[in-house]
Amino acid sequence: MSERLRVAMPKGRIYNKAAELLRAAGLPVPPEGEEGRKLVIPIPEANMEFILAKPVDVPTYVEYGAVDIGIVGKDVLMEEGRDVYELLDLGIARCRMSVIGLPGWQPGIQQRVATKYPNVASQYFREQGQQVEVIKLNGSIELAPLIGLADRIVDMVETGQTLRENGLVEQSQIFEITSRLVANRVSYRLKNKEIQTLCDALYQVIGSPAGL
Ligand SMILES: Nc1ncnc2c1ncn2[C@@H]1O[C@H](COP(=O)(O)OP(=O)(O)OP(=O)(O)O)[C@@H](O)[C@H]1O
Ligand SMILES: O=P(O)(O)OC[C@H]1O[C@H](OP(=O)(O)OP(=O)(O)O)[C@H](O)[C@@H]1O
Repeated sequence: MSERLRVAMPKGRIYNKAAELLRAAGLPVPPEGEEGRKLVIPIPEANMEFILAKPVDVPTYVEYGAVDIGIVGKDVLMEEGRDVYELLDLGIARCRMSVIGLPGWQPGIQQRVATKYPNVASQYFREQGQQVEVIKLNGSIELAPLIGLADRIVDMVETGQTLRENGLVEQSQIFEITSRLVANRVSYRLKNKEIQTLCDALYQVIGSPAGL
């Protein structure tokens, strides 16, 4: 295990919001892209090292201890089901996971649901006592009901713009999503002081209790 606290940052949508929070907590985190294509960014002033990962892979790096802590959306945590320790709700990248369909949708005999989140969707419909076939897609999920691949979708809604522009409606909300700070269980014990110091600094910025 390296001396430095190793932090997995998700590339893309969350990165700049998370970097802003970390900067407010006193860490000199560079804006996305400033380091070119580099994937490991040392922050020697804070005795840390940032790695830039695809969002869906963050819990994997954390569970295996390749990094000590990471920032990731609750959607990914629910879908991946990795054994990580959820430390803090950062309150950023807020949206919700919803069931979406065409207006006037009626349940048929064979229901198909397209989603990027097959585990979340399967569990939700099982709990609802609804039998559905879940089809995994990787993006542009709203396309599926428009062209007849699926009856409904399970996807994220933030402003609702994507739904409006494609003539879709939200049928039900499954859960709220925000980004979370998560830790490897062993790192949390062995590097407790460093991790707790960071949690406390973030807590000062976001103003909610450290530890969920
Ligand atoms: N419309 C949205 N509004 C707010 N937060 C969102 C929205 N879409 C996604 N998120 C949050 O941001 C996280 C990362 O989304 P992003 O689109 O950057 O990743 P991704 O879908 O894995 O991207 P890609 O597959 O293109 O790398 C999601 O896991 C979710 O927590
Ligand atoms: O309610 P809104 O503000 O419109 O945001 C919701 C959209 O944002 C996400 O897509 P993303 O931009 O990640 O693209 P994707 O289709 O590649 O997943 C999500 O999958 C929705 O399509």
